[in-house]
Amino acid sequence: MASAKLFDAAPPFPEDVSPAQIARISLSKLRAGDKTEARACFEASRTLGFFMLDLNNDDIGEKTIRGVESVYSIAQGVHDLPMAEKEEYCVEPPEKKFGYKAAGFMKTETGQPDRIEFFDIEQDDIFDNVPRRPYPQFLSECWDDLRSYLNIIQQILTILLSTLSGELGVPPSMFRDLQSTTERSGTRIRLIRNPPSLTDEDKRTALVPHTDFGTVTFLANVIGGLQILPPNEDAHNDSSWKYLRPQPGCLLVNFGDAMPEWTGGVLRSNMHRVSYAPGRQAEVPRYSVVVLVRPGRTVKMGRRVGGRIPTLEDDQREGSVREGEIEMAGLTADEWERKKSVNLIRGVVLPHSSGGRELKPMIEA
Ligand SMILES: O=C(O)CCC(=O)C(=O)O
Ligand SMILES: [Fe+2]
Repeated sequence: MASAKLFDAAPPFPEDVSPAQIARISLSKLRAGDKTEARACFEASRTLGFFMLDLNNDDIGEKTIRGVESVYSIAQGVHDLPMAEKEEYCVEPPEKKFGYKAAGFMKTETGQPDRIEFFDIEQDDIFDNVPRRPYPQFLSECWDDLRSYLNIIQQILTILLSTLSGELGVPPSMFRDLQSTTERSGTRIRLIRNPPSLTDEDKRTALVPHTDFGTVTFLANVIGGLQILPPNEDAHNDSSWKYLRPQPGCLLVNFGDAMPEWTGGVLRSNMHRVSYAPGRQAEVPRYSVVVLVRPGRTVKMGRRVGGRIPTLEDDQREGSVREGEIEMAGLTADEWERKKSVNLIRGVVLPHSSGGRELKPMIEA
């Protein structure tokens, strides 16, 4: 998440709320090639699709912690701009998917207006993959900090994906190459603010239950509110949802829907939502700094072949091909994303967790 300094300034996560149990994986151990840590990272990515990445005692990690601090204050700054200025940059899906989304633009699962505002800044603008589109002057002045944060997250992504590739027995760059930083994509930095939740009416879902569209999401926040649906729990039962407790010096990592597609259902994309902050944390605004990594636009969404990834042929023989897989496989990431969002809007496919399949044991050479 972020440095201890930001945590010290915030009301504490209440002791009487029991958070979800989630693995804590050390970036420094992954970089050192620690086999036990790599296995633990893979298992967390497969079974829950969420884990805490401990950034301490590592140079890239420490740089990330400093980056979070700076982007966290950019999130505060952008949301402090006058509403009239933010509204000049509104998202207009499906065509304009970056910019400002006001609270209430979306609905929660009960049909009520959502309680989250965000500003999405596209990697293509940050890395100059396209002529820079308009952003508020305030953000243009923060461009160097945004670029260096995205750069460092991209380095962490490389380490993470090569670890997972190692466990899957495929070449280290196999998944990395599907999200090149120079190819146009939907990758973005999302700066989120939730208002305080002071009344009974405020104590409800702020962002609808969903899975992320892309490949990997990196989240930094200080105030609780994000909840996950543990595997095999009923999404309609409110008590199934568990808060994730933000931890200083850590990033929360989760996987989006592309990973189960590419791995034949092994890596997991898990349902989550944002609810009101617990205890006294509800008294203050909640900020989240999120990097949503998405595949390059032209990348095909079909299952990859190699290593321990279960093959389509075997699944066809066993009649266990996941619903919709064949139809989605021929699409590029861009077409896939559009199709998924149309399906979601029309209610054709409700969001649900996917992945979590066990791998056959590794045959040692
Ligand atoms: O604010 C958060 O903690 C999570 C936001 C989220 O899930 C998203 O933007 O996809
Ligand atoms: Fe999400």
